[in-house]
Amino acid sequence: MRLNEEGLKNRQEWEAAGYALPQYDRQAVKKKTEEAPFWIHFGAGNIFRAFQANVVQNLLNDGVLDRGLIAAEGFDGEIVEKLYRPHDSYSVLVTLKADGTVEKTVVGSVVEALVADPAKEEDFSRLREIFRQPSLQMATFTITEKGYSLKNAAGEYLDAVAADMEAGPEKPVSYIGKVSSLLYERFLAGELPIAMVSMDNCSHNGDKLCAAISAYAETWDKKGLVKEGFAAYVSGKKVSFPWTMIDKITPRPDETVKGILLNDGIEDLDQIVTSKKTYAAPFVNAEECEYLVIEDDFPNGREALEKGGLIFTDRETVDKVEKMKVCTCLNPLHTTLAVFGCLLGYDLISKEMKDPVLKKLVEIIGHEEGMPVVVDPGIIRPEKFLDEVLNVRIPNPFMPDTPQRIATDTSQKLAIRFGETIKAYMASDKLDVKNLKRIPLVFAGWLRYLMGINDKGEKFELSPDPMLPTLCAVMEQVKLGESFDAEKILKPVLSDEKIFGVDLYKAGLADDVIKYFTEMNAGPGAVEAVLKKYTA
Ligand SMILES: NC(=O)c1ccc[n+]([C@@H]2O[C@H](COP(=O)([O-])OP(=O)(O)OC[C@H]3O[C@@H](n4cnc5c(N)ncnc54)[C@H](O)[C@@H]3O)[C@@H](O)[C@H]2O)c1
Ligand SMILES: O=P(O)(O)OC[C@@H](O)[C@@H](O)[C@H](O)[C@H](O)CO
Repeated sequence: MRLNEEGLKNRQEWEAAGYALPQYDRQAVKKKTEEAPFWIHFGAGNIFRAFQANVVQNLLNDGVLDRGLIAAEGFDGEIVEKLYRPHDSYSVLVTLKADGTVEKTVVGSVVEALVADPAKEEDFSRLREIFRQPSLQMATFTITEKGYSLKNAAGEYLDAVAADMEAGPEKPVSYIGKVSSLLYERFLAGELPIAMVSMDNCSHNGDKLCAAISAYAETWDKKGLVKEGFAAYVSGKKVSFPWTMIDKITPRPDETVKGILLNDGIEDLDQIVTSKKTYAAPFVNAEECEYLVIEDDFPNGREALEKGGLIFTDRETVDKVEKMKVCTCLNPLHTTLAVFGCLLGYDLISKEMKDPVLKKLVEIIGHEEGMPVVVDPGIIRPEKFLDEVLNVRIPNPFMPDTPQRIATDTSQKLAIRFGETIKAYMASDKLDVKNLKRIPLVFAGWLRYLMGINDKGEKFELSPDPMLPTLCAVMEQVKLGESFDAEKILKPVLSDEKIFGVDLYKAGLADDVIKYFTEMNAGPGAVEAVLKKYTA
């Protein structure tokens, strides 16, 4: 059984092996999509294939849609070249349910995959053509939080960004430069309307995308590198940047899941780790639970995607749902388990939830420290959501999610995942920020993690993070089991608002972080001992 157009002609064989297949005429869908695309997605990674692509597949199956998705990859072209193209853009979605059952679906709703890079001329000119189409309603993005950053830690534009700002929209190299250049194409085509929709896990994600694109539009406008009016078009009513909240735990492709598919007789399932460290395979594995809440602001209209389970609402509600999930009920718990999981040698999040201390720690962070500042969004009940996360989703033993995946880019996530709670305590006249004890414990754990030495005293590989060079250089000055000058070494990190969302000294939490870190640094076994001591 081969996962491509040819291999899927033998439908019976696939169905007999338990696979749900596309129930639509894919060639007809492909033709219609080429002629009148409505949805292009940037960031052809795992979540897109497990979530958005499957929603569109269901809507095609039900006859709600007659056009599919176009995937664009502007960071890691290998995903398209080594994965999408050999498989004619098909994926197998393996849904791992908490009761141990597995659902296998061949997803065919992505009908075109393109490398968003002017160096790939054919692909980029097709992208320009897509952006000129009046039918295009939305461009969506899952390009990670760092995908929207234009500046380095020193606050200077990254080299590729600075070069694109100077050169204009002709041959962009930076990610958002490419996106801005395509949007300029749409402007030239008659100032056509579009929704530019970030679906990344960052607070007010629409504003992040808007700020990044606007920086290019304004600079190009000012320098006379674009036709007058481009910046006004980007900031005007024809281009919207809705806020969203996305939720579906989608781990990297897992060997056990691959084994299930190999057993069924599918060939060519090899996982690739690209030179840019994307983990991808012809299949994706994910949990069943999913939420995608979107601010309903689509200047060019939209399809009835609510029929596929997406929730359209107002900005205020998205904000509340997003804060509930990203700042309290899911992602902070994930980051806690990621940091301590790496230090304590775990390779599965679900196994960590069997450790009573770690389980208690995330329960306290969720229920006691985070929950008091959560505002009920009305459409999803926070207590119910948190209970499901703690009792069903993260302990799901069938989910191959790892602390190492979640530890990726932690420096970019702490401000959102914990900083918002700290700020809310600081702003409250009822709550005392000094009562936050486990959040500082996580920060201390992260500093200990950055030493790259686990709780047994052995070296381990840190997950990728754009700030590792700076942060590791700081933490190298601390040696396990030795005393150190906290004021001199840790103060620059702990006072960095960009990392924590607040200056931890001004918040009054730095002393606790230093105390916990000092105890965790006492020697091998100290992390486990500290967790036990403070997680009563
Ligand atoms: N995996 C999940 O459980 C999950 C759930 C909800 C939301 N998300 C969001 O989706 C994002 C992607 O997750 P995924 O599972 O697809 O990861 P993935 O590793 O499978 O794919 C990452 C995608 O982001 C791109 N990318 C990586 N670094 C980039 C950079 N510096 N600039 C631009 N693009 C870059 C990659 O090329 C790829 O398309 C996450 O960062 C998160 O914001 C993920
Ligand atoms: O995707 P990231 O890197 O922002 O964070 C890692 C995980 O916490 C995240 O992917 C969750 O699995 C997801 O937010 C669940 O909806």
